Amino acid sequence: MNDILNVKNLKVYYYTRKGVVKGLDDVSFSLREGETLGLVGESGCGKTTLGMGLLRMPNPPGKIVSGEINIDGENIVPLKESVLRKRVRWEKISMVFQGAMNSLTPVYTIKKQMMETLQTHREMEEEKAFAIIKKYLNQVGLSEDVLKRYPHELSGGMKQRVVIATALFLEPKVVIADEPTTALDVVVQAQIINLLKNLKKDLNLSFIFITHDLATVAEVADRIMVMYAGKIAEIGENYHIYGPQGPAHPYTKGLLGATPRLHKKVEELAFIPGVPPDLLNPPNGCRFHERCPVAFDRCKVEEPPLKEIEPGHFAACWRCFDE
Ligand SMILES: Nc1ncnc2c1ncn2[C@@H]1O[C@H](COP(=O)(O)OP(=O)(O)OP(=O)(O)O)[C@@H](O)[C@H]1O
Repeated sequence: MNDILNVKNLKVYYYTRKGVVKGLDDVSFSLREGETLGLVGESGCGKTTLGMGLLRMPNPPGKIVSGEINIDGENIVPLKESVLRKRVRWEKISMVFQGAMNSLTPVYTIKKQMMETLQTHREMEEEKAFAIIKKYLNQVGLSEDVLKRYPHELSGGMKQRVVIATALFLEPKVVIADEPTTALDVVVQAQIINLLKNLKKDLNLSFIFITHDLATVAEVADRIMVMYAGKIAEIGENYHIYGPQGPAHPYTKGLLGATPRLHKKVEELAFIPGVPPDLLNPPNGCRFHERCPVAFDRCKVEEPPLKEIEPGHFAACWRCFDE
């Protein structure tokens, strides 16, 4: 499978009054055509920073400091904002923002909001725009009837479908979905997951699925990328993380240990002691060493690289390397 997205040494820093927050620090990975890459990690580990960075619109005061974002073979980091707007953002890569379904404008009908979004990005007559809107409403399983309604007249699941349809209007190849099922009840969560799976198949989309929920990501993702403190801790195929052998990195092990599972009776859920480090002043060596149950001296002083430990499975941990 070809790579549709290839990210090299990407750094996104926030220049705050207190100092520089290294929200994303030297991250490299690729996304294959037609795959779903699940991006997981605790709150504050850099998931949204990565998602917004890939669209080249980091939240202020964030800036892309260095690195490459190659989409379909083109590095978009040096492109002018006008070029990005014209032919990259939403056209090649788009995003379902975290909490977007709650940001629909309450005083506009769904038709007005969808029409406005589409016509802002592409000049077209109302009739043509309407045909596209109907096509994508259909694609996400909504009837035209929703068009005349206001957001408060729709359920959470319907609003999320509207947001997903809107992200697809300009036929992007890569879609980043940031916590698309959070705040939905479990039945609706399952419906949205199935929808995303079907869209991926029908439209040959590639997804980056951001979540802190390891159970959901196991269900949707072909590969899993685990982030910790602005860096990648582990990347592997779904079976590398969830298979019988289990993950390699102590952080991923900790995350999985802290996830309730239906088929396993546990006396007490494990947890990872402490909190993620302050990215204004991250620790030396491995950023996880202060919370790691198997850390040794080297981890405190030398940062482990992200290294292939078996075909297609990478981890950044001195304990995982045969040395
Ligand atoms: N606008 C901002 N200004 C300053 N620092 C920020 C900003 N946005 C994020 N950060 C910092 O960047 C780091 C990564 O945050 P980010 O929001 O990307 O994490 P996340 O994994 O998406 O968290 P969550 O799951 O809570 O959304 C954190 O240390 C956070 O405090």
